[in-house]
Amino acid sequence: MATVLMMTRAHHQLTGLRGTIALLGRHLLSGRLAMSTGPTYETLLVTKPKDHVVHVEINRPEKRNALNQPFWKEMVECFNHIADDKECRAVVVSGSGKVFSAGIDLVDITGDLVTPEGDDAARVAWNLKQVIKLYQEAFNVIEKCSKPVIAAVHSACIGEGLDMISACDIRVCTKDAWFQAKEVDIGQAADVGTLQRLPHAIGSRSLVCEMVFTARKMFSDEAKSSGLVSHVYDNKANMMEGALQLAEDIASKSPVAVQGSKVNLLYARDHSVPESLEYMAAWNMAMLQTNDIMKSATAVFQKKNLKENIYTNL
Ligand SMILES: CCC/C=C/C=C/C(=O)SCCNC(=O)CCNC(=O)[C@H](O)C(C)(C)COP(=O)(O)OP(=O)(O)OC[C@H]1O[C@@H](n2cnc3c(N)ncnc32)[C@H](O)[C@@H]1OP(=O)(O)O
Repeated sequence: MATVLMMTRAHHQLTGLRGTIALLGRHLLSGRLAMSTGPTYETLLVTKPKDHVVHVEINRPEKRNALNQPFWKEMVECFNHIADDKECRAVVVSGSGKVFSAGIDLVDITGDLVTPEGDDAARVAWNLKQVIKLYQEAFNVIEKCSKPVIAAVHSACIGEGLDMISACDIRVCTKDAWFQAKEVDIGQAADVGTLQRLPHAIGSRSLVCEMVFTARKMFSDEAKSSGLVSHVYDNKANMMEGALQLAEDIASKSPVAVQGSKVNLLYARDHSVPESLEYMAAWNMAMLQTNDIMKSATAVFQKKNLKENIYTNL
């Protein structure tokens, strides 16, 4: 009897251990542990305020979130990490302190940008191109990441701050928000995405040209009427609550459906309709095989609350 009891206990312990290892493996695979022990940054504060939602806060409030050298590298690291984090399904980007962002760090540009390395024009140009590409990558990663990214803007969003939010999928702001493509005022054409992406975010090319050529401020009412933002909130607290709620709502849907939609919307923005339909067909010939369709369709048919559907991480 004692032997049987010992064997049973040993079996339970072994099963328990196996279960723990399996759970650990699943957590590691799903990226859950990776995120909770995820990297920390000097210029970004990354938190997980809700299930499947990551909040990235630009975190240099005393310098009005001016974007400095560490920021350009950290954005790439941060969004590459988010892209790989299977647990994450939606992202909110905001700024800490008084403003969203004062744009490029004007003290920093005296380094790489104003005095690039090289002992002749070709080498200087070559090196400058590498620096510009590095800066561009900091916002390209927002688009490359298949999880939807919501920009939540309060007060000033200047220069490269505007480049940044142009790469986001959804933009919301506070009543006191203002947007300014300020680059012409510092003697340059914007080079990290505003000229390429803003015309897609705002319906009117004329309005984009006006903003870019004059560096005038666009306030929240015009941002809403022009389509740059989809919601205007009374204050920052309400905006953050709204943005996180929106992210949670997106995160409750099938990640196969949502992330497939982001990838195909971006593809369609940059390609013809026939090319995009071809891409879509190739995409969905794989993705239509997901279990999520049956799961979602059954819930719709049974008039269930769709938020109760649990989808496997992607
Ligand atoms: C390949 C890339 C090429 C890049 C091109 C990039 C272009 C751009 O981004 S153009 C836009 C440049 N930005 C600006 O012109 C904005 C300058 N800042 C402001 O207008 C104001 O600071 C702001 C309206 C944002 C906030 O005003 P507030 O009164 O609340 O704060 P301040 O007292 O002015 O500033 C507080 C401290 O922050 C420092 N600071 C603000 N902006 C920047 C900045 N862009 N770069 C570096 N530092 C900035 C400011 O110096 C104060 O610091 P301290 O004196 O140490 O307290």
